[in-house]
Amino acid sequence: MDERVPRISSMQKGRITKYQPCPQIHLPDRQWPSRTITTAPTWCSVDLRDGNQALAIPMGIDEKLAMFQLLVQLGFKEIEVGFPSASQIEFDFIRRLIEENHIPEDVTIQVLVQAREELIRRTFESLHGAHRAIVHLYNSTSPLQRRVVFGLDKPEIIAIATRGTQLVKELLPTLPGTEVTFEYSPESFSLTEIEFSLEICEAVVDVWQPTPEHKIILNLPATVEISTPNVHADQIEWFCRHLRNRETAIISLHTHNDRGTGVAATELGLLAGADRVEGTLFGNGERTGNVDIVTLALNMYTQGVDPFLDFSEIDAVRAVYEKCTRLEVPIRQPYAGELVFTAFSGSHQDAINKGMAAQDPEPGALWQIPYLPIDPKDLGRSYEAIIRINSQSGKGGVAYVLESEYGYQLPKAMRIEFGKIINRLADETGEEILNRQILETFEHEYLKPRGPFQILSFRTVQEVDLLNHETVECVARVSHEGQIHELRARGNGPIDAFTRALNQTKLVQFTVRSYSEHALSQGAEARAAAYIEIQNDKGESYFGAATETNIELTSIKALVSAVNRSVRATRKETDSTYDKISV
Ligand SMILES: CC(=O)SCCNC(=O)CCNC(=O)[C@H](O)C(C)(C)COP(=O)(O)OP(=O)(O)OC[C@H]1O[C@@H](n2cnc3c(N)ncnc32)[C@H](O)[C@@H]1OP(=O)(O)O
Ligand SMILES: CC(C)C(=O)C(=O)O
Repeated sequence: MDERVPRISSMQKGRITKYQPCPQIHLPDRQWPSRTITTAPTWCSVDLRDGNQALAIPMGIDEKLAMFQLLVQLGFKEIEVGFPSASQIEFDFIRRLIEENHIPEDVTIQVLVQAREELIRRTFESLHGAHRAIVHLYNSTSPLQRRVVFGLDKPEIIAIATRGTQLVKELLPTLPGTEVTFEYSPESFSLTEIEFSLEICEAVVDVWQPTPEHKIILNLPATVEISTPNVHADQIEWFCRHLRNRETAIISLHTHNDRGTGVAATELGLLAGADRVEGTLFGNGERTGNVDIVTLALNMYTQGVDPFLDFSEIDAVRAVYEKCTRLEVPIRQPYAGELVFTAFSGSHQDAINKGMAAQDPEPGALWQIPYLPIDPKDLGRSYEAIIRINSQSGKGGVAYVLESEYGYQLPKAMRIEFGKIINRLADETGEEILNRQILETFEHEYLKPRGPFQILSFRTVQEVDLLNHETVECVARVSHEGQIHELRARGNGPIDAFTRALNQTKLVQFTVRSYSEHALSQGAEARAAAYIEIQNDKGESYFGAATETNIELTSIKALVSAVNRSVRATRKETDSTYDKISV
């Protein structure tokens, strides 16, 4: 360590006394570990409130409106639109939603308020004319907040909640045309003694008097995430099991991500009996954020559960979110990040390539692609960026790009040869090799005439003898380093005849080891691609390739391509031609 840097040692070592583990819940017969999620919860977006209150520059009215419209399009039926008593902007936004009829019939807006009289009254004023609304009241309940924020004991904290609830009840007649649902949050639930959370919620329930038809929402927030997700699940299951008249309450989760496990905590909370989830798109929110509803919903989708939220255009969702919040979705963000469907490493690419080839293309067929838990097309993403090439990549990835982007189906052995060429290129440049560069390298290496042999003319004559044996005679003009050679030879086909003709010149000696061809396009002007592997007199193999509309000429050109590559390699001409390729 540099001696000039002052040593700032703040982390305790050895026995840590500064922090303590969160208390466990005694629930030896917990049920949640053996359950699975089979239906989506009721989703409530809190982007416009909890998300918004965490932005350095909160959204303005137009941005809030754009975000609201996006949330509606995605399928949210409950949307916390703000904290109307907090500021004029918040108040005016809610008025605009109501007065300009932006709220669809099946969507309920939700507003948050502290349990304070003047704030509750102002909140009710903001809701005039709404068809339906959820009034969400909260006060903090944890021992720390009771002591340092309120300086009050438990009964006094309960009194804040019940007085607030009573006032909400009394104000209901001031909203004659509005169907009001009441939500109560013992804020900092995750840090509150579980028995006290239950006590305060039941006190609120006693005031509100919910019924199975008109339930109360009890929202149990992990305002700060302080435990492993199993403890959160125990808290929720314990609460659900002990709550009186459970059928009159909707149990709602509201997790944050301080330990990075907001999604896991929410999923386990659902297993533990919760019915509803509050969260934000991409996990915006205080500190490390609220739970990310996109991830939660798509996690369900990839387990075969319809989330009833539609992320078919994930890039568009991201764009609106980034514009409204001025935040960026990280490139590794589950499902939505730029790189989450991209493989750079060889073995992943190989497996994806094989998986793609084996995948049943029927819509709705079981998705079985290694390394890709979801079909990118379900989210409006293309397959284009699945495989990207750098020095970590292998032949499978390179072959995938050539086939999926440009239609070239390289034979297996040729993939090894061309993969090495691209790998060398990536090593030399130290950079990602773009699809276009792969194509240009392929064309330069195999398709462009580069000598020393050049074919000037070629024709064949087919002969059938009396015993019905077919032979082909080829007549060709070939130039080799400025000299013209007239060639003629007979074989069992054009490739065989031309191979004999070239060998007769004594300029080269080789045999053909493999040949394959396929159509590149359809129609009258259809082009074919041919690939030929030869073995030279040193026993070395080289591939050649060509594309033409005439299949016979394609194979002959592919042969010349292979022969030229073999000769150039023998002359120790390097095939690393990156500098000659336009990039
Ligand atoms: C975890 C969460 O996300 S909770 C939501 C948090 N969101 C926000 O706070 C954003 C909007 N808030 C605001 O704009 C402001 O805080 C307002 C308008 C609501 C209130 O403003 P002010 O009264 O000026 O300030 P402030 O919030 O600091 O008030 C603190 C007082 O309220 C009390 N208080 C805080 N929360 C509550 C509550 N939920 N119920 C009752 N009283 C509360 C505090 O004890 C404190 O009382 P004291 O003055 O006697 O010490
Ligand atoms: C008001 C409550 C629900 C909240 O936002 C939180 O606890 O994070």
